[in-house]
Amino acid sequence: MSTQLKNEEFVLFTRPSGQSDIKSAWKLQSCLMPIITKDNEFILETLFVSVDPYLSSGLKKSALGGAINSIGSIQISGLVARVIESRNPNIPVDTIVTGRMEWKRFILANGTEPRFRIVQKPTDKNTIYNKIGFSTAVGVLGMPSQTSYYGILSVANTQPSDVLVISGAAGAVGTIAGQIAKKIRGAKMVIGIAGGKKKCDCIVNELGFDAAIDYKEYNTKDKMVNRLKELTPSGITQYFDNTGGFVTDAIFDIIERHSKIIICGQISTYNNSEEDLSKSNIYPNYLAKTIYRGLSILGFVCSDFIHRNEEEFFKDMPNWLEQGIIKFHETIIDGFENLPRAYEMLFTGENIGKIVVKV
Ligand SMILES: NC(=O)C1=CN([C@@H]2O[C@H](COP(=O)(O)OP(=O)(O)OC[C@H]3O[C@@H](n4cnc5c(N)ncnc54)[C@H](OP(=O)(O)O)[C@@H]3O)[C@@H](O)[C@H]2O)C=CC1
Ligand SMILES: CCCCCC(=O)/C=C/[C@@H]1[C@@H](C/C=C\CCCC(=O)O)[C@@H](O)C[C@H]1O
Repeated sequence: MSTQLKNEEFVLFTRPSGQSDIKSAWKLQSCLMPIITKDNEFILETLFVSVDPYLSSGLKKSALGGAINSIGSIQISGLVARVIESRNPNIPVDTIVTGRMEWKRFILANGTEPRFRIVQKPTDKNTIYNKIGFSTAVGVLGMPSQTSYYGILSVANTQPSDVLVISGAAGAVGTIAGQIAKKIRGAKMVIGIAGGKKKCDCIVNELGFDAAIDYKEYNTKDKMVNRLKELTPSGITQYFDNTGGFVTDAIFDIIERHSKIIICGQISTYNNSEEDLSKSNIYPNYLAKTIYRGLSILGFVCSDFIHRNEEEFFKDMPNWLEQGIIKFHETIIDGFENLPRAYEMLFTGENIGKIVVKV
């Protein structure tokens, strides 16, 4: 291993108390270059790091799911990396891999890391990743897209008769969920809710949604209700919720009887202060509203499905991409040091499609 290479890592420095200070959650620090000491170990050079909304949970004092990160611990998320040194016969130098690993420029691994997967072997350069980029292993060919896939095909089970509304529609999950509902399942109508004209134009004109609503223009529950009613004369039968907030309030008031409300995410609440209970994600009348209208609220986490049916996803999605049926967007941020800023962009809505940091 060359001694010129320098390693760096991001550790949790402080628990953000609200949206304004999320970027300062982590501290960048120097660390030692990894050294192989055992059989099966290999050294990775990080190529792309995924920032995702769920990371907010680990930063809190009481996580919504998964572990609470301790102060000083190295942040973990999905990443893509290249093997630069190896004592593992199955994972030689130049293999491209993905998995949930530490935010470090250089990582010691052995292939038992969570969600570890070989993306491309050194002997096989003719993969879809060579056409669409290795970053997609944490995007349209990774966890967010698997969320869309299982969310629409297994949880919503969208049918041609369905009128589906998706919030967070211009993001990693939303862009793919809307296309699967429309193009694969043939939904009667798919309406995306997103922030700003650029995002709304993109999901309709490029991705094939039937309509979009800019929630920053239709910025109250009443305005949203009226716009949704205008666009859906026959009523809404499914709602795929990525955001929560007043959009979700609006849908609850007008969604058809016996409809499905799929709770994929609630990003509008993730940076709420844990001290301020008045801002906690509790709307008592949601449950009461399900009774007479026989509504189903279905929460789901993609990890429940990934373990069961991963082969189906890795058969279908590359085909749909190769055939140009499903299109995808990425927002690539350059520089390992910009990881905190990229994470912040999820909450300021500066990404279209999957946001990934290129190291
Ligand atoms: N259940 C599961 O297994 C999984 C759930 N998820 C959830 O899916 C959702 C989308 O994730 P992902 O696709 O990775 O992220 P996105 O790529 O959608 O990025 C986040 C987007 O959320 C929107 N947003 C941010 N803050 C707010 C707010 N206060 N109100 C409304 N919209 C907001 C922004 O878009 P805009 O400009 O439109 O506001 C932003 O671009 C998240 O809630 C996430 O937790 C993700 C993966 C797995
Ligand atoms: C802040 C809560 C966000 C919930 C929605 C979401 O984005 C979920 C993403 C999951 C995420 C789950 C996080 C913790 C559960 C730990 C178990 C695990 O499988 O890791 C992460 O797992 C990827 C998505 O499945």
